[in-house]
Formats: sequence, structure tokens, C-alpha cells
Amino acid sequence: MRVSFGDFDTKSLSVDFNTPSSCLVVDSKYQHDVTTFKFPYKLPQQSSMVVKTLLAMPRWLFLSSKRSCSRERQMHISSLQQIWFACHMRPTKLRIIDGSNFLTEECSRRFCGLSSSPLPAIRTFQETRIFSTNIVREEEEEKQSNRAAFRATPIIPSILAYIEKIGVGMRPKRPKHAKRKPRADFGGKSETLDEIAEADFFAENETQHRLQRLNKDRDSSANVGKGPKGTKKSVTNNQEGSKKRGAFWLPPPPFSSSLRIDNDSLNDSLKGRRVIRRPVKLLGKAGSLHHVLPRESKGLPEVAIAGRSNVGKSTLLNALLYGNTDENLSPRKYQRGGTPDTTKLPKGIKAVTSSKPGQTKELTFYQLTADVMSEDDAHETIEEEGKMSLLLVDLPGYGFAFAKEERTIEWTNLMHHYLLERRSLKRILFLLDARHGFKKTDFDFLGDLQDGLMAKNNGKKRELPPIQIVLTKCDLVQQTDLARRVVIVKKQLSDFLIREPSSLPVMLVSARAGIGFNNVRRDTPMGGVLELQRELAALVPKPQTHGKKK
Ligand SMILES: Nc1nc2c(ncn2[C@@H]2O[C@H](COP(=O)(O)OP(=O)(O)OP(=O)(O)O)[C@@H](O)[C@H]2O)c(=O)[nH]1
Ligand SMILES: [Mg+2]
Repeated sequence: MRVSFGDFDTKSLSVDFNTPSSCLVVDSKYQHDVTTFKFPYKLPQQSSMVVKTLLAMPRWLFLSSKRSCSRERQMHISSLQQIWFACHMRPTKLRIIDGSNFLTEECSRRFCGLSSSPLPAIRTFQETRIFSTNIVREEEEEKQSNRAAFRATPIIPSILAYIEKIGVGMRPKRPKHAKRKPRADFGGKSETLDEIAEADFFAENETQHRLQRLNKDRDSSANVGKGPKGTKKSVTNNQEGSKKRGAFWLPPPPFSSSLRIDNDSLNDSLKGRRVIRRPVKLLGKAGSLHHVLPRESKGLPEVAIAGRSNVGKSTLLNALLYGNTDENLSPRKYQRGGTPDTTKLPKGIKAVTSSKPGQTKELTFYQLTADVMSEDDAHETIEEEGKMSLLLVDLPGYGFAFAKEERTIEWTNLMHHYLLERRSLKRILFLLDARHGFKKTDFDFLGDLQDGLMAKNNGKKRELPPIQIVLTKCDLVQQTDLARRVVIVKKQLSDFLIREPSSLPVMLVSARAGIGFNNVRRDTPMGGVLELQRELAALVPKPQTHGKKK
């Protein structure tokens, strides 16, 4: 009996399949090729050579796969299974194993009880089957113990309170007959300090605009607008206005489209200034080391969004740039989940997202710029005082992707080069699916980066930019589980990194369009995106303002 570790591509077909084997382990990254292109479509026209090799195929086929494989992928697998049965003289057992541990010599030991010595130990089919039953049991036990360990993780009250405050994650179900909590009154007293500040901001902002309009319409000498009486009345009206809007939120510059900075908590150098956002600019794309990356600039900090394929990188990028709204939602829903940001999207400037892993195949650079203008006392813009810019970089994913292997190698090399060499890179947002946390591929990726850094260092001290963990798809996880996940992820990261991990907080987001509002909490439309915007805005250098107004 022999074990073959097959790639299933044409080259290894000739190598592996010419020697009859009893077990074949297939790497999941080739499944796409196998099932879509090679077998189902080419088989009828194939020469007898392929049929011969198929007949010589093993009795056991191990297809590695994600547990939650997509329907499309399940169909591929089942079509392969049918062909397998059709072409095989003997019944073949097909098992789908978790994609994280395969194609290693270890795999042969674990699944078939074969040694990894040059010639695998001879075992009968029967023995292998018995062994594999044990393994199924072991796997099940391992899963259960993992689940138990997760449940046993303590929930830290401050983390849970933060999660509830920003409104991400699924809230615990209300018992059937329990009383519904009264809804927050947006115009009235808000729950947190931030919300009060935001409510005041909108109320005041609108008052000022209204007064400006009034002033223009009427005679400029009229006593309208600045009197305490007039202001009071307008504020009440505006509170009703913000009530109608359904929700309010205040993205920091440069994420906001038009903002007058009156708030004391913001940087002093911006106080009394107006920030006007320009349309997002696509600075460039690069898919391999042969392509030229956009030039680095001193005052232009960069933030890279990295993570496994399909973890939600591009969706998060769009949410950061444009808010997590969806124009396709019905007007009512749009209004409810909407944001004050009315930036019109220029064509081609939104990152393409897909449920199929491997959608983004190039590093894509999006530049966000906002002009800082000074204003006179009547709130009329006078002159430009500077710019605030940030570069957000959408990276392709690692792990399984629907793409040719050469292509994935190219983009992985480029990603490593970019992350290790780029000096203006100020932060790596390391995205993890909140349902799964760290997976083996994540550690592999981080490990490769650390190795690359050590090899490059040659005695000189250079470090990776701070890595900030962002848990995505939080809308699919219970809030208590999110709190546990934060604790586990933090510990895993500090255990893994050679250096001390940065003290940056773990961010929680739910970036899917329209989601943060309807599914999560009525008064927080952003599903954690706003918090991340605030975190990133702190990286942007404030312009040196030299206006008349100080
Ligand atoms: N429920 C939910 N789904 C999300 C969220 N973020 C992303 N998704 C979905 O996840 C899928 C993948 O999203 P992408 O943004 O394309 O993922 P990616 O990491 O850019 O993937 P690649 O470009 O292939 O590396 C899409 O179907 C999104 O709608 C989220 O916060 N909640
Ligand atoms: Mg993408």
C-alpha cells in the first residue's frame, strides 16, 4: 500500500497515479482546478490514459476542505465523487477533512496510520478503516474540547460593556413575554457621552446653517439668528430633525465629507476650521513584484488591510471610506441605516467584494484626502489651510482562493515585500473572522512575515508596523461570544509574536452594507466602523494651520 500526496494537477497525475496507491490526499487549493476544469468537463473526451489512471486510483480519497464549504464547492466535490464511483471498479471511500492539516507527512500518519519513512508501512485496507474510525472519534473529541475551552473563557465585563456600547454583535434573545426596552430618543438625552456630543453637534450645526440662510434671506441688519431666543427655538426644531434622520454619527476628519470642528475634544489645531473631503482617489494597483507601487510620501500615512481570503477586507475598506450603507436598500431602510455622509461614489473607486474567496488579486491603493479650510465668523469659507491624507491599501487574501497558483504566489510575494519594506506603512489591520478567530493560515502568514523580517534585519533593528486585530462579521456572533473571542485572540497573538504585541485595542466591526443598524442596535448605525475610523484618523498628521483665526 502506498500513500500519494497528490496535487491533482496534470503534472502530478502522471507521477502519482501511475503508481496505484491506497490513499490519496488532495490539497484543497487544487480542488477548484480538479473539480471545475479537469475532471467533470474533460473526462468524456479523455484518452484511455486518464481512465487507466483513474482505475489505478486509491480506495481512499481525502479531500481537504473547509468545514463550511460553499454550496458551489460542495457541488464540485459531489460531482467529483460521482465520477470517482463511476470510474472505479471498487467502492472508494471519500472523506472531507479540515483544510488546515493536510499534505504533510504527518497527515499520512494521522489518517492512515502509515509511517513517514521512505517506504510507508504496509497496512491492509481493513486496518486503515479501523484506524480512520478512531481518528473521526479523536477529531470529534478535539472539537468538543475546543468548544468547551471557548465556553470556559471568562467574559470580561469591561469588554462586554464596550461591545454593547458600540453596538456590534448579536444581542441575547429577549424572553418571549419580556417587556420591550424603550427605544432611545435621539433628540433627547442620549446614553453615552459620545452620543450627547454628537447630538449637540448636529443640533448646533443645523441651527447655524439655518441661521445663515435666514441671515441671507432677510436684511443683514435684522436682529435674527444670534439672539438666545432664536437659537433655543431652532435647537428644538433641529432635535426633531435629527430624530427624523434616525441616527447620527460623526466620523472624524478626513473620513467626514464636510465638517466644522467646534468640538473641544478634537485636536486644537483644527478647532474652528472646516474640513471638506475630496473624492476618494485610486492611486494605483500592483499584482506582482514587476509592478510599480505608488510612490511613498512623508505626510501620507498608509494603512494596510490584511487577512485570509473572504474575511471581509474589501467590504471593510468600503465601509471605512463610504459608510456601511447600501443604495440598493429601500429608501426607508436606507434612511434608517444611513449616515450623514453623502459622498457620491465615483465609478471604479469602490473595492469589489464577493462571497467567492480570491476576489481581490492586486494591492489596491485608495487615497483619502480632506482640505482644511479656515472660516470667518459668519461661517463662510475663506481659504485652504492644508490637507489631511490617508492611504488605505486593500490587500489580496492568503489561504484558499479561486485563482491560479502562480498568481497567488505572485501576490503573496508582493504582499510580503510591501509589508516588510514600506516605510510609510503605519499600521496593519489584521482581519480575523469573529466566528473563527485565528486559523493556522493566519499564523503561517504572520510567521512568514517574522521570518522575512529576521532575514532582512542583518543586525539592524527594524520592526513591522503595529499590527491591529480587527474582528469582522461581528453581526453573526453573539455579544458574549465576541467578548470571549477578544480575550482568546489577544492571548494567541501575544503567544505567537516574537516581539511584544502592540497595545492597540482589538477592534470589532460588522461592515456589511446596511447591517450595523437594523440587525444590531437602533442607535448605532455603524457597527464598529466609526470606532475604527477614529482609530485610523489619529494616524493622520494635522495640517499646520497659519490662518488669521487662532
Ligand atoms: N455578515 C457579514 N458579511 C460580511 C461582512 N463583511 C464582509 N462580509 C461578506 O463576506 C464576503 C467576502 O467579503 P470581501 O470583502 O470580498 O472579502 P475579502 O477579504 O476582500 O476577500 P478576498 O478579496 O477574496 O481576499 C462578502 O460576501 C461580504 O458580503 C460583515 O461584516 N458581515
Ligand atoms: Mg477583497
